[in-house]
Amino acid sequence: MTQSMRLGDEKQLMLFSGRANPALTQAIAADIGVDVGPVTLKTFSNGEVYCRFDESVRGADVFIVQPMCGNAESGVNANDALMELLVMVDAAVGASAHRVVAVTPWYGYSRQDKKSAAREPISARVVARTLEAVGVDRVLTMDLHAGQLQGFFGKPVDHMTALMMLADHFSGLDDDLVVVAPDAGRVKLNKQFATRLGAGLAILDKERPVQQVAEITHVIGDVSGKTAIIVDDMIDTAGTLRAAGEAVVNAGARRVFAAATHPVFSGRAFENLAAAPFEKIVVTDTIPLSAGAPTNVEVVSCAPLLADSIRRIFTNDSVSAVFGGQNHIF
Ligand SMILES: Nc1ncnc2c1ncn2[C@@H]1O[C@H](COP(=O)(O)O)[C@@H](O)[C@H]1O
Ligand SMILES: O=P(O)(O)OC[C@H]1O[C@H](OP(=O)(O)OP(=O)(O)O)[C@H](O)[C@@H]1O
Repeated sequence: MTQSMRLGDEKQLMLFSGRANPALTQAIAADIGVDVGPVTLKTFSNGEVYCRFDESVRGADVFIVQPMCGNAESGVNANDALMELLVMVDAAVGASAHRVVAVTPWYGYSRQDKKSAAREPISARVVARTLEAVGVDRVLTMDLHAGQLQGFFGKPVDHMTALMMLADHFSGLDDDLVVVAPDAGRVKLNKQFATRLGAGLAILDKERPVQQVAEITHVIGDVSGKTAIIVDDMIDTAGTLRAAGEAVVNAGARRVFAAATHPVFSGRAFENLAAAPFEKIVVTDTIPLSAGAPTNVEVVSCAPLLADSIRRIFTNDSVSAVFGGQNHIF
């Protein structure tokens, strides 16, 4: 019989935070029942980021929580966050961690997942290749703009969704609910959201005459007299959501709500949300809420979902079982 040898203590789970979303890391740590590990992170005067783990990570499963977004409080932008994640992974690999997992619930550059025009890069693939180049063992992420982004990785990707959590937030809201997909690409996912709530489904025909401008040309389905919930993966400038909200109201919806996993909130987002007809806009904390968000924006935490996933990755248990053993939503 083959003998195995164990040196020292049991394998350790170590959780670290980049500067993009320390509040989310703290919430995950509290749920798992570990401390956030000590790490020095700073930006030099020329803008380069620096990282050093302040205790040994040798032999540990190292989970680095870092959505690829900016954080005004920490003074990092989205590109800093990406670079910081890369150097943190590199440092953990170089310090002999057993496994290094990038917990990046918001995957940056996810809308650049194909060439939409000649001579464009496929930047989402650049991000994946770079993470793999520095030695990441697996990636834990959430509600990718397109699930196919997983295919840019050769390493395992655990793709979680906040959709069910968001849907449950609206349970008991109204008997006459309709879930609205803001564009054709969202139909499949929004159908699942609607099924969970026992709601109908409507689809908007969205066009982007130029980048970052959204126009709704048709409402497909019946929203008249109903309570509509527009569900999307992200709210960036909120141009899509504002146009969608107005289109649904013009088509006769009685009340309008919105839900999205990622509150990117850039550019004119707050002006657009303030002018839009939503009673409530429900988002998660994959990205920290920037100051000045309208008061009808409500945040539900995805920390319990990520904590559960991290525990399962650490113990080599099924991660899809987080969703009750059912097939993954994607
Ligand atoms: N970061 C970005 N912000 C706004 N728009 C972006 C960003 N990255 C790429 N884009 C453009 O968005 C669309 C994506 O359309 P899909 O239908 O999801 O492919 C495309 O025009 C990108 O250039
Ligand atoms: O808040 P906004 O600035 O309007 O951006 C958010 C919207 O942009 C994305 O879709 P996009 O139109 O890029 O691609 P899609 O056709 O795949 O939905 C995203 O899925 C949202 O619908």
